Amino acid sequence: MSAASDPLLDVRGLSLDFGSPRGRIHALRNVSLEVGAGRVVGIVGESGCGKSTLAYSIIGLLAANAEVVGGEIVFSGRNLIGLPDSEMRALRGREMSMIFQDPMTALNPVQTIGTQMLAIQYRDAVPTREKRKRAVEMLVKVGIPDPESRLKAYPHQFSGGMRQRICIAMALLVNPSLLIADEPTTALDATLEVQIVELLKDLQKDMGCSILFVSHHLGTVAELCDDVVVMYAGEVVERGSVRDIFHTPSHPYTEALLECDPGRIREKTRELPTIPGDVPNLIDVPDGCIFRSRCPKAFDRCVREAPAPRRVSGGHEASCHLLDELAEAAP
Ligand SMILES: Nc1ncnc2c1ncn2[C@@H]1O[C@H](COP(=O)(O)OP(=O)(O)OP(=O)(O)O)[C@@H](O)[C@H]1O
Ligand code: NI
Repeated sequence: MSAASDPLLDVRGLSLDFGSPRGRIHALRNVSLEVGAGRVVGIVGESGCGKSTLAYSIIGLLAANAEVVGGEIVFSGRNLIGLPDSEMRALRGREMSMIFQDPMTALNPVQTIGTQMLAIQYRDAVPTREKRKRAVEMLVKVGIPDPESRLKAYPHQFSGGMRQRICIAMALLVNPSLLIADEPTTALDATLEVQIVELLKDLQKDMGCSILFVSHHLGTVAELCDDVVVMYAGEVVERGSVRDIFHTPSHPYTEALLECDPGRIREKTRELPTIPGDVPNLIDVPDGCIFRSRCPKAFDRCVREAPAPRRVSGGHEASCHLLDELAEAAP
């Protein structure tokens, strides 16, 4: 049993490799993060930094060539690493659910929405008419007009935005304590993105679940999240509250991401961050700081030694040697 103050989700030092013909890809290295009950936590970072891998490892939907090589994923006081498939499946049907970038990942194209929304409630020992009622109520909550008759429609009969709303409804029908969202708005245009984010915000308040929200869009994260985890090349380089990350970014990578996003906090931007240089090879991970080859502030120590997470303030921490230098330079 966990104490009341323990976070709902506590990822501790998670390391994960993918097997590949060219060697092992060290896709996650010593990743730690916490999601408190009722908190909305954003994961940001460029493409290929391991955001989806982290999300999938938590919900237990990793590719067959993935291997967890270290660490723990503690959810409601229980380590999920090594849990039998049947238990993970039960967990996904009750305590955790996920929404994806492409709603068709989650929807079956040859079944009606109604059939799928009833099927997802298979664990609940209530009559079908009750399940149908719940499905209708959930469609109302996510803003699907005329839900009764829409239950008879197939996924292709909805627009992309409506399909994502349906996926949200399905994910929330299991009444999860943790909803994982992997770039759920990336495939949508800016107006629809705003609508979906507003919807998630309202539903989160209404249902009280925690959300782990993976996104490229810093503006969206600022809008929706309480806390932010910044990932670079398979590592967490900084984490803190939205305020910490957007007002006092303390890792040069976070600063670079913010500079690439002219919208900063208020305005929405569709631009993906472009920082000069490339994410390092994850097969032969270089020594020293993982960001040093692209860091405008790198110095000799960054080549020799990988920085450990250092506390900036409260729950705000960053892995950068500059924080030590600043502390030493301070009077
Ligand atoms: N099944 C797999 N086999 C081998 N390598 C993989 C596999 N899945 C992901 N990777 C690699 O792991 C790294 C992290 O990928 P991941 O998809 O988690 O990144 P991401 O941050 O979600 O990127 P994006 O923003 O593009 O979705 C990348 O180098 C990717 O190529
Ligand atoms: Ni991804």
